Amino acid sequence: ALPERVKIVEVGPRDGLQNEKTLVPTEVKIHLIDMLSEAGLPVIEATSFVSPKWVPQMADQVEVMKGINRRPGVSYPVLTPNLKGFQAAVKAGAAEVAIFGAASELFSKKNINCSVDESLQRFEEVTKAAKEAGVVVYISLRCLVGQVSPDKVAQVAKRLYSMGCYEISLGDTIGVGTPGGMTEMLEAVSREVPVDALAVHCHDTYGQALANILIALQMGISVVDSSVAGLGGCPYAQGASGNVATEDVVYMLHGLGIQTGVDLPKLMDAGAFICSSLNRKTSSKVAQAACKL
Ligand SMILES: CC(C)(COP(=O)([O-])OP(=O)([O-])OC[C@H]1O[C@@H](n2cnc3c(N)ncnc32)[C@H](O)[C@@H]1OP(=O)([O-])[O-])[C@@H](O)C(=O)NCCC(=O)NCCSC(=O)C[C@@](C)(O)CC(=O)[O-]
Repeated sequence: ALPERVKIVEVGPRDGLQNEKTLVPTEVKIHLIDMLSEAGLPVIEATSFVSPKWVPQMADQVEVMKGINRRPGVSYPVLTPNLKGFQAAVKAGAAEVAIFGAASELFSKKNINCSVDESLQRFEEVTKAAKEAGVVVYISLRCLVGQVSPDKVAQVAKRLYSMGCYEISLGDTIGVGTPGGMTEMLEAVSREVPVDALAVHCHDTYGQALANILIALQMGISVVDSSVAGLGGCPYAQGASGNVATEDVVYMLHGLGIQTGVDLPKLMDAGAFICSSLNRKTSSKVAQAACKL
């Protein structure tokens, strides 16, 4: 059976913007986050505490954290690759952090400049420090559905879960996965980690994202990452197009009778705002269709 309610993790302000070539003004990022919380998104990834040499777009992370209007009940997790990032995030008031790793050696090296094993050691330091500081940690794990063996993904996920990550978001970062590969990967991971600790993070490069999400829902997963207007993509995953658009996910979920707490028209306003700020067209099919009505 499908879940009655799905928690949407909005990754637009972080994953959506991190790849933008021109620096997006801090006030635009802050306004976007505030519009998203106003639209009812319960979790909004606000920024990353990564090296500004690696990802210059996220260099204003402290100002963003300071400037947002924190709505009660909304979480604003931030990405932290290591202890240095974790400490800076806590100092800036983050109550929830996301570590991000990969089940693929090549991708781990490209993205965080270390092997999978080394990354797990770093994450252990972060999860330990987080426990001491009372900060919640979740993990965004890049799985490259169809390209990394489901067993390898399951083993890495199991280790991360045993470190105390409360939620493991399984990412099809380059969006090549199909529902068949997604099913195999989720079956393998759910043998090692409880389904209620799993989330999915799908990119729409090959137009498979909503189908992959539906598979995850059918398997009992009730946390879905998405990005307003379909913005984004990882700078270290060549050819990756945007994330699945939040508008499209919300439309599908509401159509299935699944609650999200998100107000679709307000969400579309947030999408229109960021697209006009970036001077680009939305990738959301729902927003495109609504414009033609
Ligand atoms: C992890 C590192 C830092 C290693 O980078 P490194 O070069 O191996 O690190 P290092 O320890 O040798 O340090 C190099 C410099 O970075 C500094 N540094 C070190 N750590 C930090 C920090 N936290 N914040 C700020 N500065 C930092 C450090 O102080 C030093 O400064 P210098 O002495 O040269 O002036 C680097 O590889 C990095 O920042 N990577 C981030 C990559 C990134 O943000 N990728 C995008 C996010 S992942 C994603 O989008 C996928 C996801 C999550 O959405 C899921 C999906 O799509 O499936």
